[in-house]
Amino acid sequence: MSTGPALSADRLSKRFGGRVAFEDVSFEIGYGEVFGFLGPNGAGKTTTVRTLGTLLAPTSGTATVAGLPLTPDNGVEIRRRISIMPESPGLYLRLTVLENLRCFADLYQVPEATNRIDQVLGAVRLTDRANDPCGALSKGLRQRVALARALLNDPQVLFLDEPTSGLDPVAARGVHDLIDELRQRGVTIFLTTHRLDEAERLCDRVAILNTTLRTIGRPDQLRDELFARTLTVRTASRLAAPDRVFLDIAGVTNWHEDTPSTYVLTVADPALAAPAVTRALVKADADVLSISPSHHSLEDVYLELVANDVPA
Ligand SMILES: Nc1ncnc2c1ncn2[C@@H]1O[C@H](COP(=O)(O)OP(=O)(O)OP(=O)(O)O)[C@@H](O)[C@H]1O
Repeated sequence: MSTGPALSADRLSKRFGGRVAFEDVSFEIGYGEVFGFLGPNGAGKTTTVRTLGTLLAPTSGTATVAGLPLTPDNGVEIRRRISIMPESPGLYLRLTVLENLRCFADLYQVPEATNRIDQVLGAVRLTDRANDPCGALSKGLRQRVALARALLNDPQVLFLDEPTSGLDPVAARGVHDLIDELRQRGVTIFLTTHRLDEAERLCDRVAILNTTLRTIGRPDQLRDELFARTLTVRTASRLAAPDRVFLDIAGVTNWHEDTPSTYVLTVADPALAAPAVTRALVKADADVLSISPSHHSLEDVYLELVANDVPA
């Protein structure tokens, strides 16, 4: 396997006539990384996947996919190394799971197809449903057949476009477990999703797109960049002189009263500040109900970045 990035884009843009689908997008993704690609409806996520997947030509910019420059000449070899699982599975509903996989294995000219089909059926835990018609399967199971189909060519890079859209929590968890297993086998995964909990749980890094890239990084890093670290203190009754209690504590740089008797303290390091805050509150005779570090989720980061954007 090559040592460069598994996927990269440099100032990549795609326009349809006058309409900009995405613009000036740059990133690098390493082999084995699970990369989340988030953004509102119409942000350009699917178009980015289709462009990197060689289905659409970029309007400008450059990219590498599975280690190869994204050029028309490399299209066949890139498609050999990658797979795209689109949002709707695109299966023949009257054919069985096995017949579907045989059909696509023929189409992709998969070597030793029978063995490979057995492997992918096992990987998505559908061996015992191989002879069921796809039309008789639940949406969650069909999604697993689609994943099996995407794995037929043993891709280095797998694009998953909203793989859990419309699935119930148990079926979605099944797909998450499969993604975890693929990551452990070193497959690079480019995952578009609207589910921020899913991205937070599965992804090493995420990018937030709204036509242009708004941010990129590890979920915890993005939280730290966007939100001050705070401790929330709740007391049974309001403090008589909160300024005196809080501003004498080393590590507390600011405070405000959020709701009556709930104080939010800006701190450099919540773990270091919490014991000192506890001591100061005890000294001030406060009836402390709780002291807890703030928790900002990836959803908070997302909303902070895109909630005020003009809709695409
Ligand atoms: N073939 C096309 N021709 C013209 N415009 C297109 C085409 N495909 C996509 N677009 C436009 O490009 C923009 C980005 O669409 P895209 O489907 O990539 O967004 P998305 O982020 O995947 O959205 P969603 O989350 O709703 O799936 C939209 O304005 C869309 O209308």
